[in-house]
Amino acid sequence: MLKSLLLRRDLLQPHLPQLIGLCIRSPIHSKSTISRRTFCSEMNDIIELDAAKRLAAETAVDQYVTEDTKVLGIGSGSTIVFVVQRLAERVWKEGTLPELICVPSSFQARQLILDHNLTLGDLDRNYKIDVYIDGADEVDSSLVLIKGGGGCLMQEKIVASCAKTVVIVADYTKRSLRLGEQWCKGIPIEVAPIAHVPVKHKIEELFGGEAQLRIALKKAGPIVTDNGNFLLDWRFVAKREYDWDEVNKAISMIPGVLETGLFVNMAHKCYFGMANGTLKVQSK
Ligand SMILES: O=C(CO)[C@H](O)[C@H](O)COP(=O)(O)O
Repeated sequence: MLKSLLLRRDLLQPHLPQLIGLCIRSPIHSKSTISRRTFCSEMNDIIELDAAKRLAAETAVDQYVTEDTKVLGIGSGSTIVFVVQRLAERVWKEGTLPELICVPSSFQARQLILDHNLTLGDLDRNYKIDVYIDGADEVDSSLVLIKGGGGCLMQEKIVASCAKTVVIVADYTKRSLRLGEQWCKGIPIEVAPIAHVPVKHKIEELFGGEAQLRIALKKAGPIVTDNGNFLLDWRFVAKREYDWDEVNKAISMIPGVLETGLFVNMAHKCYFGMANGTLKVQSK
């Protein structure tokens, strides 16, 4: 099992940092702290999740990006990498999308577009977007989304708001009946640096829970977004009934709040890649 996993270099390549972490604790290393079984099962989870993301991403591209699609919005995160790879295949190998312009929603998305030699657009010239494809951290049964786990929610929401159709691609770990069932890191909220303390207290007074400043892992101090702002992660009260449209509007009105990671009435369709290799589709 271990040997056959290690031979799948194509699947392992994108996960080298996680693998190195695993190997440090693994049976391959002399100071082993996890069993061979745990190692294989963690590796399998990573591969299974990637297969689910890829399936959702490739299906969305093949069903929603046609020769009539002139401008495509590109979301951010790990699932989007598979979207861009499939687009590049369609443009460069199959030659089916000769005029496609891609509008990025983050620094990462811009880099992906450039790395795959796709045509880079921007909202100044391409403010009418045919289709926007993005990932999500959680999707509830009404297609309300939590986004911004990767910190790109503000540009993502702006680009999504310019699109006729918004398509979400996700793996099975993102699928919920109610928000908070799967994603427990809270709703990301982009704030002006000067306002992070008052905004935190106002959100907690209005809606309970706890809003925490997101701290960087490889830099001292807070994460700074692509727009030069800070992020609060609001862990709401999981058992409380929230009207997400109202919550989103109320939080957006607090001075210093620049955008919330609650996407209400924005997504039209969500493709979920499932653990058993099938696809689930959820529509508005
Ligand atoms: O909102 C996002 C980034 O701000 C991402 O779309 C979201 O975090 C999902 O990412 P992934 O595809 O890596 O699970």
